[in-house]
Amino acid sequence: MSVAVLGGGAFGTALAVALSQRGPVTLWCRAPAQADDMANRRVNERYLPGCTLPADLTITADLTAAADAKILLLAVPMQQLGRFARDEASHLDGKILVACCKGMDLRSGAGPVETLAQHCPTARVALLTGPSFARDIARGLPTGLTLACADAGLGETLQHQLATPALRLYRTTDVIGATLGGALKNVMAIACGATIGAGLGESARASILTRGFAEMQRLALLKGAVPQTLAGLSGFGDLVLTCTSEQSRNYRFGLAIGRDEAFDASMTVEGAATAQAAARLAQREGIDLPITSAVAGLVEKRLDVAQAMDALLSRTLKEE
Ligand SMILES: NC(=O)C1=CN([C@@H]2O[C@H](COP(=O)(O)OP(=O)(O)OC[C@H]3O[C@@H](n4cnc5c(N)ncnc54)[C@H](OP(=O)(O)O)[C@@H]3O)[C@@H](O)[C@H]2O)C=CC1
Ligand SMILES: O=C(CO)COP(=O)(O)O
Repeated sequence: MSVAVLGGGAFGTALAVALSQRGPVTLWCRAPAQADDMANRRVNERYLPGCTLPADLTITADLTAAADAKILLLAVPMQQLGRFARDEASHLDGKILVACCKGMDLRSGAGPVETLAQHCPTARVALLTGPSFARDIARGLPTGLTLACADAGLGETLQHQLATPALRLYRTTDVIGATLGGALKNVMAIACGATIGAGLGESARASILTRGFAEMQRLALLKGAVPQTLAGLSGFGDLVLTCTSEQSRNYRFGLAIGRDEAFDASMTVEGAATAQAAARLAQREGIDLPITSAVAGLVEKRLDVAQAMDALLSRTLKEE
């Protein structure tokens, strides 16, 4: 089946490079100048410098041509996905769509699959998520990902269509679990970065990561997720990667907050809006997500790290 990747950022480019090993791939970038530059120089200088693009990867800014492929992977940031799907529904509806982003829409609270389904009601939608840095995927390093699709048959087809010798895909029908694991681990990465950035130590980071995982499970199970999904690549796996590596933008954003340093506002940091969306959802559902709420407070500048940590430590003592 032919594949196109929509979104010429770091992840879209890396996926296009990896999938080119299997057959023809088209990479769509919205800016014609970027598409021309990448097509001519065979590198994505802005988002993935130093990685050579395969000669047989087609790069275009023509969405009509790209959307002709059988499988469309959408690597557009979560907060842009709804508008993109709405504006381009004529190209996307009725197709097989694989969302490749992580997060919850700030306005609707929906994840990527739900957002795509809202705007493209006849599309068949799946989610590709899990622990993976774009640079690792582009270099062909071994990576395990989760392919989540409510339609088990389509999920199995996509698993086989998108796996490569280095990219090992596990499948699940638990879209809610995979969605919330991937979304909330970014919130915890901000919390862990802030903890380390403020000099609060690695022991504190381990507590935040572990209690953050408890929050991820609490919200996901409430929304109908299966516990094993949270323990898998899309949940625990991605949590560990993102909370411990300075390659993560969410973690680095947290580091900057902890150090009281500026952070490049153009950088994609999915956990910021997701913290706010998840804190609102928790309030509506009447559940306690203290770390998520603290991160929302940091993002909204209502709290500094010392206040956030005080709020966490001064809570009533309880069973684990
Ligand atoms: N980078 C990584 O290592 C990984 C990223 N992801 C996920 O992938 C998703 C995308 O992240 P990533 O590629 O890293 O982000 P980047 O910041 O590297 O790139 C974002 C891309 O999205 C494009 N874009 C933004 N808004 C729109 C829009 N309205 N319509 C079309 N294209 C748009 C940008 O185009 P333009 O340049 O024109 O603004 C750019 O090409 C995120 O959800 C992230 O969590 C998942 C795993 C790994
Ligand atoms: O999702 C990722 C790793 O799995 C990428 O993390 P960042 O978006 O924090 O860079």
